Amino acid sequence: MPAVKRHEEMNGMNGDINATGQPDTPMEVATFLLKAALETPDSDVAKVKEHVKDALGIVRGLDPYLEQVSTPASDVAQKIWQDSVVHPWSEVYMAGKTQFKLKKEMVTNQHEGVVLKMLVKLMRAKRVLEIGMFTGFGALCMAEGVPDDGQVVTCEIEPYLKDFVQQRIAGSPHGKKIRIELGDAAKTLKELDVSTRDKKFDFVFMDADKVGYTVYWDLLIDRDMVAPGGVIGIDNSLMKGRVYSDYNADDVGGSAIREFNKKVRSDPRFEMVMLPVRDGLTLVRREPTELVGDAVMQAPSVFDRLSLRGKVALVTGGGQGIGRAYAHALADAGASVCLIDLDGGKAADVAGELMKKGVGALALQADVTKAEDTERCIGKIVETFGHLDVAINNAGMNKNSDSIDTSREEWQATFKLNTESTFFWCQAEAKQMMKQGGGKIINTASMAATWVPHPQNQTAYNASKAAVLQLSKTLASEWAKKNIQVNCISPGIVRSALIENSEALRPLVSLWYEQNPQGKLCEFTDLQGAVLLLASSASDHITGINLTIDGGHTLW
Ligand SMILES: C[S@@+](CC[C@H](N)C(=O)[O-])C[C@H]1O[C@@H](n2cnc3c(N)ncnc32)[C@H](O)[C@@H]1O
Repeated sequence: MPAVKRHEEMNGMNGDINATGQPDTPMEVATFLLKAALETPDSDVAKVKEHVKDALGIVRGLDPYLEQVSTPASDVAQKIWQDSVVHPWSEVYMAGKTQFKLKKEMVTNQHEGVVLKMLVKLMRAKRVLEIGMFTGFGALCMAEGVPDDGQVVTCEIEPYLKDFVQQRIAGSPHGKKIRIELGDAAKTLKELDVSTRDKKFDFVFMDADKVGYTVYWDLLIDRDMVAPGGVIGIDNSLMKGRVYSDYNADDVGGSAIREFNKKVRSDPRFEMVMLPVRDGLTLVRREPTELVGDAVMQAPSVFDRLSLRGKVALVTGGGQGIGRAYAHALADAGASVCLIDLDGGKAADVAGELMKKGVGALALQADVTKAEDTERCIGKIVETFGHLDVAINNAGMNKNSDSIDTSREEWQATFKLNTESTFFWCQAEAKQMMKQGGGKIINTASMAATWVPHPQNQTAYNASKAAVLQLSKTLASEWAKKNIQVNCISPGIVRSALIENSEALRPLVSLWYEQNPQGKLCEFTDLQGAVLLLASSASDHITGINLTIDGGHTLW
């Protein structure tokens, strides 16, 4: 049967011609040299050889160079790769230990392994499916890219390979993330439980028998096995050039992949790009389904609504403790954050931490009880970032005293910081937010605003925080039509250095544990989900509430 003339099907596309008319890529230069060799008179064998030699240098140097300039695979992965290429596969087959004649070329090359790892990381993939595991090189590379609670499920038909892989991945801390499913991949794909979102796969790497690709593809799509936004990576999609050239064009694998590539390309539900990584790696993504229906169907994903990308936030008392934890939560969600603290050094330290997360951060030293500092800080934020979307008024103090002894100084200082400054910061923030069409204000109150902590006595604190609740509700009501939501977070007793370093409070800690239904105190990180919710557009209809986060402390 005559070979199919692939180039005739390619609308005259020719690798040696580009828009500039000059060879511009390694492949074009190699093509140019080979064409020159073909056009050289037969008599000039030396010239022909020179052109071929130059072309050879370009072509065969490519993959090693890609490997050389990329971060190498991990030591354990490299060892697996080495073992794969020296293993006596023919002897193993002759001894009847494998049903197919496995060969060293089946292993993914090292460059593709690190490309897979990078892809998995970029996608933040948690669940990966590999169809065709062989010696587990690709599986381990991908396992290194998923988080600790991620998983790589691999399908493999050869029982011999299960032991081979398990022995070797045991040496890697990522080996535990690999689950091997033995059997025909088509059967495994039919049986895998993908009934819920968390069981679907974020990335699928298809690399088993090429004739089976269509079957695997249909199962992946028909069973809805890929998570929304997930990607299917198809290996060997160039099939040694057979899919587009006349060289061995009627080979079974080549024909299968050529037809498969056409099938996927012609399906408008998918977006695909083929990358010339090793033997061709095609990435396929399902176009998002157009959502029709009511407001619930059409709403952006709630994860997107929790994002704070492009938002600017301030946190008073942001240099440590609760404020620092809030600032990190806002930064994790993508906001630029201004840390305001009496201790400018601490604010600067936290700003440094946030910048390492890749967000904008600004540290300002300020005494929040001073009107001029309030004005200065808001002005500086707007000057630096252009707007202010989220304000967390968190600076506060707590002094313990029996009411019978509480001094005027303690009372006034507590109210000045906890209540008065909270109000005037809200006022200054709202002025800016009104100019912008809205914003979010979150005030740190306390479970002590509604409940009397004991046995410690702290009347001024409790009363000052109760006032914060009422002022927040009032502002929420006054500014509701201005699209400013004002809410409170009321932490329970927070485990902190402040408590642990206080001689007076340390003896009370065990009592507080007993008072708490969960038997725990509040950790800074326990407060982060609440601040993200109240700072984001996911809470646009929430205003005037007090979210108590105390592990049930106030239930008893
Ligand atoms: C190209 S190798 C896979 C290479 C591997 N992904 C890597 O990273 O090195 C193909 C593998 O698919 C397996 N395989 C072939 N047909 C299969 C099938 N029907 N079901 C499951 N595995 C199959 C072969 O035994 C072989 O180990």
